[in-house]
Amino acid sequence: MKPPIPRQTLRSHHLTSKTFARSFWGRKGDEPVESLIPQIAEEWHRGVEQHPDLHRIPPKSVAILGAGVTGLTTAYQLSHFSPETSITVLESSPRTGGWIQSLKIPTSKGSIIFETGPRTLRPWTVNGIITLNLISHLNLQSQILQIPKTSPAAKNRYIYFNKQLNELPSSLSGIFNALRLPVLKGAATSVLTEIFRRKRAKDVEDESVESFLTRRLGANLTNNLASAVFHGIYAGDIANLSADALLHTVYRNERVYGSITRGMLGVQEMVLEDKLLEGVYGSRTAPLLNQLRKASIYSFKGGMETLTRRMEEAVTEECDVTIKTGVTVDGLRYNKEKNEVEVLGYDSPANSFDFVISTLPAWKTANLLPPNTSNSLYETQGVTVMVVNLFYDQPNMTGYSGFGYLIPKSVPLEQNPHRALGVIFDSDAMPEQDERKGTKVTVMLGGHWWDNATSLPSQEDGIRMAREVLNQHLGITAEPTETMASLQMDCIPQYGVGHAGRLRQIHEDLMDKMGGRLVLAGSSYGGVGLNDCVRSARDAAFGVAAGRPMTNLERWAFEEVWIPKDMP
Ligand SMILES: C=Cc1c2[nH]c(c1C)Cc1[nH]c(c(CCC(=O)O)c1C)Cc1[nH]c(c(C)c1CCC(=O)O)Cc1[nH]c(c(C)c1C=C)C2
Repeated sequence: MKPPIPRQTLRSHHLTSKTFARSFWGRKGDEPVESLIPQIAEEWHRGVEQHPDLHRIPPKSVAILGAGVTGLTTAYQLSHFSPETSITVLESSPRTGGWIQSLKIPTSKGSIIFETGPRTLRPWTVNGIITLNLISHLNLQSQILQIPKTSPAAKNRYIYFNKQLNELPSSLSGIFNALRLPVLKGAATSVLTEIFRRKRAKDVEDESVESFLTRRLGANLTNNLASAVFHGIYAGDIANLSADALLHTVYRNERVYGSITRGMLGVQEMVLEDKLLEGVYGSRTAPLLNQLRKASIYSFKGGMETLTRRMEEAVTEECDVTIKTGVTVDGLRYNKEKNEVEVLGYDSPANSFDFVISTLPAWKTANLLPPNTSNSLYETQGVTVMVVNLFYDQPNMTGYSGFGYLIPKSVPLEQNPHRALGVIFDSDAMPEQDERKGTKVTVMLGGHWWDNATSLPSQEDGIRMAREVLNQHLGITAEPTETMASLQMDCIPQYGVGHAGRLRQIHEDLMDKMGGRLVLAGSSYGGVGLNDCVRSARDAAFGVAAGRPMTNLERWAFEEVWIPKDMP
């Protein structure tokens, strides 16, 4: 195996405005960047719309592959950053929206909404703020439904363990009661002694989440708690997922400060780019952030698809983007002489573009490229999840009030024979979304448990399995009034150990073989959440609008600069 390629030192350790500016805007200056952050943020702020970059060469034509949330956001942002560019979005399915789908089920007592993909968003992260900025631009503020931080749905999350639901602590005082729960056995000692554990060897760049957390916190907390949390985000197995990719700050803290606890007690730091984007988009989005100041999570009155539908309307009617659905792309070829990418297979034998932005999963993008362009693209694969929505006429059927519960990998097979990952209590999490009152839940099955499955359940099987899960865990035997099962094939990319190194390798390969004209965005690279996809779309659009050769994986290719979070 080839040794992982190191990050390039583009910016010096002691970052100056000169090194920073060279990497972003080509500015000159020698003051420490720390004193310039408000000015640089302001420059970015203006740059988001006006691109003061003197070297900007706006691309004449750009093709975007995929019309899911990443593809639509990329098209929307690019048409604003570079109005002169002709943008074509190519989508293989007949509909846009990708994994986001909110189905409105009409019934005699009013409609209900079944989400077959992501259903809520979290506002309080850098990427969350960027999504809110997009929502403001799309004028969707009045469509938002928010769940306050104080509501049970925001506070109560459960873990199924020892044949019962264990409520996780949501406050400091709650921690002391929770420590008595079987699922948190030994947790107090593990956490208090973490600071004394030896830090990892210098040459260890990455390891599995399981190996890292077991070293730091012991096997009980790792298998009974952490494995459940990672089921609830990645539907993945912590034995395979990368600590560096998924627990980036915490993993860095161990390297820099010697322990997770020391990192938490010290000065909180974040990556410089994130800090700048937080400043820029935070001030731009202030009214909506204020509207959501008490919110823990939010969605839309018509479900999550409100966002992608509105975006499709905006790009086609207000931004003059062409969306072609139901088209197949057979391949991508770089024409070095013309410095263009040819898209093979649709309309005519070849269509050339200044840039192609692929928002497809990494392995699908790899299949479009000439053999051996970048084999690392194949190494991120997705897991399949069956999403089963059930609606019952009776209220409060679950007997609990909260967001839902997750099932750790340590639960024996006989207590979870259908390999459920978790259950969302939708009617608690988003009570105002449905006209008809009752209990709505979603059971998620499979994920990594189905990695080597020779067959997958049918929709009828999925509904039967979900009902058995609810009976076994919550004693629900009633007949649901409405049901729906969706088998979401390869829907969540798994960031395996060595993920960051592979992204660096992909960056090098694509710069070399595709001339920096094939740009990547979407859930295969920097986060699987909806907010992460919006962020990757923004970054892709922002760079391409300036006409710079890029891959959108620069974040992994170049050295990171960390600065204190509370720097003004
Ligand atoms: C049981 C399976 C799953 C549940 N949700 C997902 C799966 C696979 C998918 C998912 N959940 C989250 C993300 C990432 C970010 C996003 O788009 O919002 C994804 C892809 C968010 C999330 N869900 C839970 C946690 C701890 C997080 C991370 C941050 C946060 O929002 O707090 C917990 C959780 N997920 C599910 C349940 C039942 C549950 C907790 C009780 C369902």
